[in-house]
Amino acid sequence: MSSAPSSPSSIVIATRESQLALWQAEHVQALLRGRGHQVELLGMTTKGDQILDRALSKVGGKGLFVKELEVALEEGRADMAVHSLKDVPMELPEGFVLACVMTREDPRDAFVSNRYATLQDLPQGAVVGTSSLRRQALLQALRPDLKIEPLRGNVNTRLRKLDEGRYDAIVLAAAGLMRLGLADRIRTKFEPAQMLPAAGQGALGIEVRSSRQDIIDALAPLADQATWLTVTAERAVSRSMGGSCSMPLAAFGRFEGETLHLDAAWGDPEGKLSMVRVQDNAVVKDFAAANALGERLAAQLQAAGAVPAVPGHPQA
Ligand SMILES: NCc1[nH]cc(CCC(=O)O)c1CC(=O)O
Repeated sequence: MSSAPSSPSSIVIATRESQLALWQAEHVQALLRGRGHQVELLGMTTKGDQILDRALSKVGGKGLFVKELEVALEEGRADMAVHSLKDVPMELPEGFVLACVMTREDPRDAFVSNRYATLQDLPQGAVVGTSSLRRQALLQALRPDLKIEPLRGNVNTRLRKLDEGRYDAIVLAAAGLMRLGLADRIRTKFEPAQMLPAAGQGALGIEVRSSRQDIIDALAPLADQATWLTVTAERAVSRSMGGSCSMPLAAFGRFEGETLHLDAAWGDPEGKLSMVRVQDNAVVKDFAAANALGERLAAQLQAAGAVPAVPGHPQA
């Protein structure tokens, strides 16, 4: 066992108890163990896990899936929390930092159905399940005839509701299905140009207290710099728009060489205006450049008609 003075003797990972969250925490646990650390998990239930009867956009409040984990970090019951980056608010509370962003799984959305192979194959007026305002807005842009019905719960719950026949198809992140060994449920993956992913989709982020330099150092070898820069730009779009789960907003970046190509789409929360889409690119070698590109794209969204949410005024 390592005995360097600054190396933590034993690390505790706070995690939600959904199968996907546990997979993610165990993944980080295995990587840290591989580097000689002793690592245990602390499972907990969050508000976002408890409220299953309402759309998250109606429950309101940011960070429904992360608050309880942060309390555990604050109280010293755990040293880090592993999150799906998509669920992490753009601004972390004072005293917390994102210490690590890891290699991204497939960022695309997946079309899942027991009867139809693609979105195009769905009959007129078919019922598609999703509670994501982003997916809803993008689906309606592709197929205005579809009937979108709410669908909450963890990945397995959503698949069960599909199998019970309540929907003709559902849309889920490919990453979650692949991590859970459920890739065979994916009928097609949407190309980002059609169904632009959410900021951070498919990436894992690890949150720690900013005072824990020992944990930050232990996590440094797990980081993927290109992914981190990409999601930084995506999250800058979202932060500049005051984005939350009550705003239909997509942001997706990919590197070609040192050039980061960034796309964003915005829909008005009432679904009355047609979606606004913009794209831009820049050479990105550091976080400042990634943030600048994201902020520039958010300004372009607004110039094209997108309306940012006013901070401190959560939308109804
Ligand atoms: N909002 C729930 C959530 N958070 C992260 C994922 C999937 C995995 C990921 O994006 O990393 C999911 C499920 C889904 O959107 O289908």
